Order: sequence, then structure tokens, then C-alpha cells
Amino acid sequence: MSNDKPLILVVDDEPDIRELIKDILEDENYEVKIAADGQEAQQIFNEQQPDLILLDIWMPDIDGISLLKEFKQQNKNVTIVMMSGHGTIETAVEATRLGASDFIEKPLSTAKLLRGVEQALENRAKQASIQKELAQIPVGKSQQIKLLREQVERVAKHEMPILLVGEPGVGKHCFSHYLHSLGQFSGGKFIELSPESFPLDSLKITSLAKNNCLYIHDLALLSDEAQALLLHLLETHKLQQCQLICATQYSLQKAVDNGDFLESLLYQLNSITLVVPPLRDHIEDIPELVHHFVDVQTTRSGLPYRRFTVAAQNRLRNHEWSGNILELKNVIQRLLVLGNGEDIDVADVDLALASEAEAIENGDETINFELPLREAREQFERIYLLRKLQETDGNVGKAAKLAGMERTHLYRKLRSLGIDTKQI
Ligand SMILES: Nc1ncnc2c1ncn2[C@@H]1O[C@H](COP(=O)(O)OP(=O)(O)OP(=O)(O)O)[C@@H](O)[C@H]1O
Repeated sequence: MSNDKPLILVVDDEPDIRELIKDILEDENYEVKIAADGQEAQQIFNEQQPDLILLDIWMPDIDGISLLKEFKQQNKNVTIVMMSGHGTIETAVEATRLGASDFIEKPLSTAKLLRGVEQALENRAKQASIQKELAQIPVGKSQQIKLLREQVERVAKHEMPILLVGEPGVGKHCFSHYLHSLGQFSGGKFIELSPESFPLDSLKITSLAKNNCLYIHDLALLSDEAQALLLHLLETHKLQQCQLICATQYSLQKAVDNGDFLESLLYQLNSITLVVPPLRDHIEDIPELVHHFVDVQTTRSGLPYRRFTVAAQNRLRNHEWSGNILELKNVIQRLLVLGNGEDIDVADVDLALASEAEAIENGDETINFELPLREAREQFERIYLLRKLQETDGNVGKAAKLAGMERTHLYRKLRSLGIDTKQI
């Protein structure tokens, strides 16, 4: 919203009604502008960019539906609620199709008006949550996440490579997207490379990287050739025209000690190292993360909105979250998809957590088609590889044969998916 007090524009050709609405809303601490016709409304719209417009369907110079269309064309994010005494279902449907967020029927009562306004502003806030998600601004008020956001804001101004360290699902991608959006290559693309997709071709990498953000996922698992190539590119300053972000869940120092990672590459990359904490270290963020994921998922996939009771939120705070924020996001999605009723209670949460654990144990987890491709692919790979390992009693060599993969490649894959073969 443009300032603390939401600005509401009321467009109605009847002076008494305009004034009445203005008085009611000003009493509730909203800032209000009024317009008697389309022309006046357009002028205020251009000059003041209201947060919300209450728009009458019938006006002398232009009808409300055409005005709605014009406003939406000029700014698709403006929130508009239609008002009419003669509202038919068809008009309401048409207004909604054109982007009106609600329809209030006249004669107005104070309660009806305020409910409509509050709801529209609440929806607007929900949209803001979606925008945040699209811009990938990491959510969280805990000291750890606040500090990390500030560190990212500070380092984004520099051109140095950034190393993000943290367990799977803690938000390394999320913070990288945020970093990218703040850096000097924010106009460029976010290109993700994994140990499997890393091209062993310096020209290809430099042209991919140029003016973009290059995110290397699972750095510790890069092959020896890929490490040597990356080191060469860094030493010859070929990756200066890009934002380089590397992520790892494993300690690079340990990898160096084991002879699996080049020490000089570590020194090229680790001068700015940021640690993304596991969710168990900032459980106070769980309620905000829950709201965020509920807002995003209900708005995006049209699932009915469901409220988590305080007890349910406490239950979520007490879970172990070995899969971190990614696991929390999936559990919330499961609860929204499978549940019914307005509230989500402790029993629902227990059931979702238990069925999650059971599905993984039985290897019969199903693919969730609501997930973005990357996460769905990981989910599939996990199910597939767990099945192969079960078929071979945990023998990685045999499982690799069944899967048609190199044994070392399968080891890497299992590690990146967080599958512990000792537990099969
Ligand atoms: N602080 C946060 N605020 C909002 N969403 C978040 C936050 N952290 C993570 N997420 C979301 O949770 C999901 C998992 O996070 P993300 O993919 O960033 O983790 P990751 O550490 O990169 O995982 P991996 O190592 O497995 O690739 C993503 O959809 C991400 O957008």
C-alpha cells in the first residue's frame, strides 16, 4: 500500500451516497477521495493511485464496467469493488471476469460496506504475499533470518562470488533469487547448474554467465573436471561479468580434507560465505511461513483458505523438520489439498505428518502435481531411487545397475536427495 492509511476512491454519481460512504470510511481511519463521474475518477486515479476503488455500476458519462476495464488496463494491480443497487448476477460475473475483486449490493449498510472494504484490502495484502513469493523475498522475523537478509542486501552490491551453506530445503535458492534481484545483474536471468548439468566447456559457461546470475547447486559434488574448469575460469577472470552464487550442503573444508575438492577453488569461492540456518534453529518463523505458504497456495491454485489453530501451529513448531522449509511447504500443501473444514487442527497436522513419514517409509509417496517441476522431479527421483534401493536391500552397486547409472553418480544423487543408504 502506498502509505500507512489506505487511500480509497469512491466513485458514485449520487452526492448523498458519496458523502455517506466517505464519512463512514473516514471514521474507520481510511483516507478517502470522492468522484462524481468517470472523468473525475480518472483524474484522481492518475494523480493519486488509490489502494482501493469503490465503483458504482451506473454513472452518467460512462458505465462502471467500462471504467473498471480502463482502470485495470492502466494498472492491473489496482483493487476495485463494484457497487450497485440493480446488480444482476450477469453483471457481477462480468465485473469479476474483468478483474473486480468483489461486488457490494446497495442499499449499503455500514457493516456490509466495511466488511467489503476490509476483505478487499485483505485480498490485496494476499496479492502482496504472492508478489513477495514471485520476487522470492525470504520470509522470517527471527534474528537469524533478519541478519541473513541484511547480509544478502549488503553483499549483493559487490561483484564477488557468494557461497551459501545450508542443509537441503533451508532456502538457499530462495536467498539466491533475492540476492540476484538486488544485484547489478538483476535484469539478467537466473541460471541454475548442478553437478549433472555443469557443461565442461568454458565458452558455453562464459556465454551462459554473461550478464546473468549463475547459481551452482551442490558445489561439493562437482566432478574433478568441472572443478578444474571453474577454477580456471575464476583465475583468468572470465566470470566477472556475472553474479556467481554457489551452494552446498556439505562442508567444503571436509571435502578438501578428503581429497574430493580443490583447495584453491575453495579459496576462490569462500571469501563471502553465508550460512542459511536449518528450520529447527528458527522455529519462531514457522507461523509466518505457514501464513505465507497458505496465502500463496490458496491464491495460486484456488484451494480454499484454511486457518491453522494455535494448537496446530504449536504442533508444527514441535516437529523436527529434517527436510527444513521445503518439508514445511509440502506439509502445508498436503493439508490444504486433503483437508476439509475451515480450521486445521492438531489432529489434521498429526495425520499429515504421519502420512508423510509413512509414505516415505513405504516408498509409495505419490507425485504431487501442484509442485513446480524442480521439486516434483526431486520427489520422483526420491521415490524411484528408494524403490530401487529397497529392491536391492540397500546395495548401491546393484541399484545403480537397475537404474542404468554410474555407481558414483548414484552416490552423488542419493547424497543430494538426502537419502541415507544405511537406513534402507
Ligand atoms: N525464508 C523463506 N521464505 C519463503 N519461502 C521460502 C523461504 N525459504 C525457503 N522457501 C521456499 O521453500 C522451498 C524450499 O527452499 P529452497 O529451494 O530455497 O531450499 P534449498 O536450500 O535451495 O534446497 P536444496 O538444497 O534442496 O536445493 C522453496 O519453494 C522456497 O521458495
